Amino acid sequence: MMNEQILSQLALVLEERKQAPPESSYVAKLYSQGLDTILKKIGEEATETVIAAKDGDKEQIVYELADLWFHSLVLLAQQNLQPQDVLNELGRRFGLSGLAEKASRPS
Ligand SMILES: N=c1c2ncn([C@@H]3O[C@H](COP(=O)(O)OP(=O)(O)OP(=O)(O)O)[C@@H](O)[C@H]3O)c2ncn1[C@@H]1O[C@H](COP(=O)(O)O)[C@@H](O)[C@H]1O
Repeated sequence: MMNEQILSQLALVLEERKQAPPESSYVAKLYSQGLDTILKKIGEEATETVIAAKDGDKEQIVYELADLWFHSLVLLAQQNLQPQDVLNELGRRFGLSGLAEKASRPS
């Protein structure tokens, strides 16, 4: 799988899993368990990422961030959003100073 296509290809698989029976697939099982379970996984994977970084374990940081990104993609799909929506937002912010962007936010 080409790296630049992985988000969109994975999003297609996650969309297909909406039709799959829960016992046939990890993603289908997550959907059937619902939003709170997906959010709990995101919280767990974020915490595991923090621990890996505090431990200074680069390999583990990448592993845990992959889990975090994956479960974030499951959340996007569950909410009928696309990875492209997040990429578009990052694109919109590109080149805009974080300080200027923060100052322009509605209070
Ligand atoms: N990229 C992933 C991926 N990354 C992580 N995981 C799963 O996410 C879970 C991570 O949770 P944990 O580390 O807490 O492990 P766990 O204790 O087994 O999890 P729980 O049972 O406690 O929820 C594991 O079950 C991993 O297998 C993933 N499962 C699926 N994918 C992709 O999604 C596609 C569809 O997967 P299925 O729906 O299973 O076919 C796959 O082909 C992959 O491309």
